[in-house]
Amino acid sequence: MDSERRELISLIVARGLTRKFGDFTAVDHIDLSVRPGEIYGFLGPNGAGKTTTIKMLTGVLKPTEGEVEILGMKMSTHEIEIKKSIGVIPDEPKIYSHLTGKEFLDFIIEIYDLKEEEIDKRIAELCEAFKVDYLGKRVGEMSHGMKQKLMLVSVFMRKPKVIFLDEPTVGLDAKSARILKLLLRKYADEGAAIFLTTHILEIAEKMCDRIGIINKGRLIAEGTMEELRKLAGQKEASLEDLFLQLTAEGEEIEEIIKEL
Ligand SMILES: Nc1ncnc2c1ncn2[C@@H]1O[C@H](COP(=O)(O)OP(=O)(O)OP(=O)(O)O)[C@@H](O)[C@H]1O
Repeated sequence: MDSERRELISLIVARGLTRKFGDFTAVDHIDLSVRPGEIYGFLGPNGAGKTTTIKMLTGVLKPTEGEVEILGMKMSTHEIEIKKSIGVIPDEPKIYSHLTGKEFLDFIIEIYDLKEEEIDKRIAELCEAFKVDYLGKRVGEMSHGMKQKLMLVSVFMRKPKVIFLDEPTVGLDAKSARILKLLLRKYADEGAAIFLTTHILEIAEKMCDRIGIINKGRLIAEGTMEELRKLAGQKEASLEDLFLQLTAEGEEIEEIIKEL
C-alpha cells in the first residue's frame, strides 16, 4: 500500500516527528502510521527514543518539529478531543496514591462522562479477567503490577479506538500478560489501532502485525516480520536476530562475550 493511502485510513499518524532536548535529538523525523485492526510494535535499544515518541503521540510532550494526527485530528489543534478519545497505559502508572482503586475508577468515569449502567458490567468483567479484587485498597499500597492492572481496567472499560501501551507486560504475572495479549488482539480485530513498545521481542513477533525499529532516534526499519526478514536478507531469522542485525549490535555482543 502506498504511504499516502495508508495515512488516509490510519488512526495514528506521525509526520516528521522530532524532539530535541537542548542540542540532543532524541527523536529524529519519524514517519509512521497505524491502521484500524493493526497492532504496531515499536522496538529499540535503551534510550532509542520510544518513550519520547509515545509521549508526543499521546500529547504529553510537544514535538520540536513535525506533527501527530490521531483519529483524523491534528494534535496541535485538537489536543483535548484526542486525549478524551485515546487510551494510554504508561510505563510507570501515575495514579493519585491516596485514592482507593474504586475511587480512581469513579474519577475516570466522571471525567470521561461514561454511562454508569454499562460501565459497571464492563468493570466487573475486566476485574474478573485481570484478578483485580483489591479495589478497596489505596493505590499507594498497591504493587507495580497491581497498579498496572488497575490502569488496564480504567483504560479498557472505555473501549478506546486508539490505544498506546509503553512496556505493557512489565510487572504483570503470566496469566495477566496472556489475557492482555488476547484482549489487545480482540480489540484490534474489532477495529482499534494499537501502538505498543516492548523489549520482549517474542511478544512483538507473536502479537504485532507490523514492527518499527527505532535506533538513536531514527526509524531504521519497518514492516511485517516477513518484510523485515527480506530487508535483512534472512529468510528464517527470529526477530531477535533481525533486531540485533538491524541495530548493528549482534557482532558487538560476540566481542563482549569473548572479552569476559
Ligand atoms: N526530559 C529529558 N531531558 C533530556 N533528555 C531526555 C529527556 N527525556 C528523554 N531524554 C533522552 O532522550 C533519549 C531517548 O529517551 P527515551 O526515554 O525516549 O528512550 P527509550 O527508547 O524509551 O528507552 P528505554 O528502552 O531505556 O526506556 C535518551 O537519550 C534520554 O536520555
